[in-house]
Amino acid sequence: MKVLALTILSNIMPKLEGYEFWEKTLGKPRFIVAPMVEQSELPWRILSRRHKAELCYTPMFHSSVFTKNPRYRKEALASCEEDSPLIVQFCGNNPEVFLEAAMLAQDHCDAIDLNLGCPQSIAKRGQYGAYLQDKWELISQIVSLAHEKLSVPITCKIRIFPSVEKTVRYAQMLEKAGCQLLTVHGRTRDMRGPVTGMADWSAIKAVKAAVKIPVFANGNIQSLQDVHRCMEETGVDGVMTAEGNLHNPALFEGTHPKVWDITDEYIDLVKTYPTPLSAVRAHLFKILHHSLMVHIDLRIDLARAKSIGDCEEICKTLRGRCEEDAAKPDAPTKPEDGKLPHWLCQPYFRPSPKEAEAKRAEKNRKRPLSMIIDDLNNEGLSKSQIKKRVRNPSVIFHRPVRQYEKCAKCPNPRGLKCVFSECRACCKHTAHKAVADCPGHHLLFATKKLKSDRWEAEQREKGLLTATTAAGDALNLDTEGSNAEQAGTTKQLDSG
Ligand SMILES: Cc1cc2nc3c(=O)[nH]c(=O)nc-3n(C[C@H](O)[C@H](O)[C@H](O)COP(=O)(O)O)c2cc1C
Repeated sequence: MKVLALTILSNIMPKLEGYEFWEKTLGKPRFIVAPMVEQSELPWRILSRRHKAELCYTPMFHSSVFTKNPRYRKEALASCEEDSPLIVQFCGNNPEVFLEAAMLAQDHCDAIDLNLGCPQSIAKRGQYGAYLQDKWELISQIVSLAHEKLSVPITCKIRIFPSVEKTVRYAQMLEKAGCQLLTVHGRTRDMRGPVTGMADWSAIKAVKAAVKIPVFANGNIQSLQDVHRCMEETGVDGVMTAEGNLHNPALFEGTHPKVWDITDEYIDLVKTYPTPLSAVRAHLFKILHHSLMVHIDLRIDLARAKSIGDCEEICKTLRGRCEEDAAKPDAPTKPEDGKLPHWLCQPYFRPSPKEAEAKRAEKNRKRPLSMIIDDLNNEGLSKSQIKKRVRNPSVIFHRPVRQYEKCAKCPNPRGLKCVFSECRACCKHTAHKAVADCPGHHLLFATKKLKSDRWEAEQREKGLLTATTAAGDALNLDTEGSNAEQAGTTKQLDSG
């Protein structure tokens, strides 16, 4: 229904641009939920919208996979009436492929966004996201082709450069190529993981002043106060949040709901709109972050949860415990040291890069990094092994190799039960030559010889054996013996 309406509208209405698009199509949104891989999926978007989010982005999808894989496409485009307005985000580095993916999605959304901000190593390998930052010509081609051919506007999400002046030129280049709305994440490509640090709103302010299209600010938004402060300081048209929204989806309402109310609401939505367990678990970890720091056993249970039912059970148990904590006479009723009681949705403040480094040093018993590296060098570790060991001191690289005893005649491992302390091939040779048995290798030359001698004697006593037949039969017996032996070996191999 929604798709049909969008298709008809796009056929009869001219494509809106810039502020007209932001105002009429999107409804002047100021509170925006960021694109988040595995996290801004349909149930989460609905939950956020029910708590005052005014515009949502899908997670980033890979344009090339999107064009080739119908199942990926179907899952990516899962939406409903309530899920509007919506922007679908893609990454990619080929203008035609990006356009093809965008064309397949344009009837399901209000705009298509180009991800120019992903700083992960997978983006580096695939040469997309923030790693296109240095290829302005290519970016310009992707945006201008999409602007020319799509029935919906093309928007972009960027990271800043260390230089404000270069960031401004970058934004102007995108505007010129046809970008109709720009989200600026106020961190550089290198600011990620433990060195994420604070976003620079002054760069966002400079971009906003230099372009004529609507601009959203992104970074450092953990509360409604931050939203207002950011809009005032930068003059942007809307504010986008990712981590703040994951920890408190009611951020735009300016409230701090009880964690169990939010988990119950989310799980109900997941039951209506099927969602991968990994995404559900990741959401629960974020919402319940502070409570799970207190009830650590449930944290472990949640990590091991195998179904949505398991997650629901864990949330129920946690609710019981949180309600007990809240009913205690000494339970806090207002923030202490700026922190709310753990059972209320609230932001998580990452340690600053300096604090993260100090924590790592503490873990390594406060020894300077150079000393640790020297020690690790002495262990004969490679550069990448040293890096891994610094990050995780308990990682083991050299697992002890099991030592095998060698065969008495060759470098192969000896059979552990061999009477000659040899490998099977050597043992067979030795035992045959000596007409001996090696039960360890199932070689029974002596036993067989004895049996054959006995049989020969019996036959001779009965007068049934002449010298020639004895020789012939003995020959047959030998063959039978070796066949039986071969069969034994095959059986051994099969069972092995
Ligand atoms: C779990 C997670 C997934 C993300 N996935 C995407 C993505 O698919 N596309 C994108 O442009 N940014 C993605 N980001 C980056 C956010 O959109 C946002 O730019 C960044 O987290 C900074 O905003 P914040 O300070 O509010 O967290 C992701 C962030 C998180 C935490």
